[in-house]
Amino acid sequence: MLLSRLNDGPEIFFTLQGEGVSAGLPAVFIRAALCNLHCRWCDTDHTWNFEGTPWKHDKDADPAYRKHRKADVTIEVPVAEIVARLSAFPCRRVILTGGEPLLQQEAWLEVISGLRAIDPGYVFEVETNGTRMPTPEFRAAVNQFNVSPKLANSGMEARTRVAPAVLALFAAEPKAWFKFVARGPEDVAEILEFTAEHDIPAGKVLVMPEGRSAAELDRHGLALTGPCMEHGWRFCDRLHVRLWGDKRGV
Ligand SMILES: C[S@@+](CC[C@H](N)C(=O)[O-])C[C@H]1O[C@@H](n2cnc3c(N)ncnc32)[C@H](O)[C@@H]1O
Ligand SMILES: Nc1nc2[nH]cc(C(=O)O)c2c(=O)[nH]1
Ligand code: SF4
Ligand SMILES: [Mg+2]
Repeated sequence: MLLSRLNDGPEIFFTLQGEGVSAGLPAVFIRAALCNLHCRWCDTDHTWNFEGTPWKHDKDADPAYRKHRKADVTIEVPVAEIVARLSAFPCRRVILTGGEPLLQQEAWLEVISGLRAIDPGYVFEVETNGTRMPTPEFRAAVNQFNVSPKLANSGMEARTRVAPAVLALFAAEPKAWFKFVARGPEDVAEILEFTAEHDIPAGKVLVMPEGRSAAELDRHGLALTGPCMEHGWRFCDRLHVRLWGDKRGV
């Protein structure tokens, strides 16, 4: 399986879930490499922003991003080793993220069944951009989907970042939540339109400020509190950014 590399090994780390309805819970994260999107503000661009990869952005791609040598930031890890590394942690909540984890569902299924053979009590969350259809087996195996569809603020064209059939599946999936990254009023209008178009009930919607620092989270977040109260959306912060800043492996 192609994973994100942290120091000399796979990006696997024990922390607190920083986002979503399970924010604050201790969890073991494992980060896959590769993503099919290139969000302008992505705080994890080392999973996809490789030398030789053209931007899928519109023209004003953020010059702040430097490209990474793929061999420096990814690592191929056998499933058996992934199972061994994850099962070494006492924590039985595991969060599959990336990059876009649904690009490697077969391998994840082997990891999940390997861990559940050790302890049936494992709980799996998945962080996904909502553009890739989960297989029936993957959908059944995962306990919680944190689906984060991308808005225009990502710099991605709608036809790249919006997959109606995938969204329809997750909108009807009791295990799925929808987490929108927003900055202000223009995003609020888009979330209203988006959730109406894709039949996403307000009770499944979380709105999370875009930001890689407490200052950015405050600036964007304060503007979103009113709309969340008005529309019945759950406001979601980024605990890990507040606690530890924009660092990898936290
Ligand atoms: C790095 S992504 C990986 C999973 C998947 N590709 C996705 O986008 O959901 C994990 C989460 O971080 C969020 N994220 C990434 N960069 C962010 C930023 N600068 N501000 C707020 N959220 C961000 C994404 O929207 C997503 O909810
Ligand atoms: N603590 C912590 N919580 C998170 N929730 C979603 C994350 C992600 O990168 O998918 C993430 C992360 O990178 N760290
Ligand atoms: S979909 Fe997720 S990992 Fe991919 S670029 Fe956007 S935020 Fe980053
Ligand atoms: Mg993160």
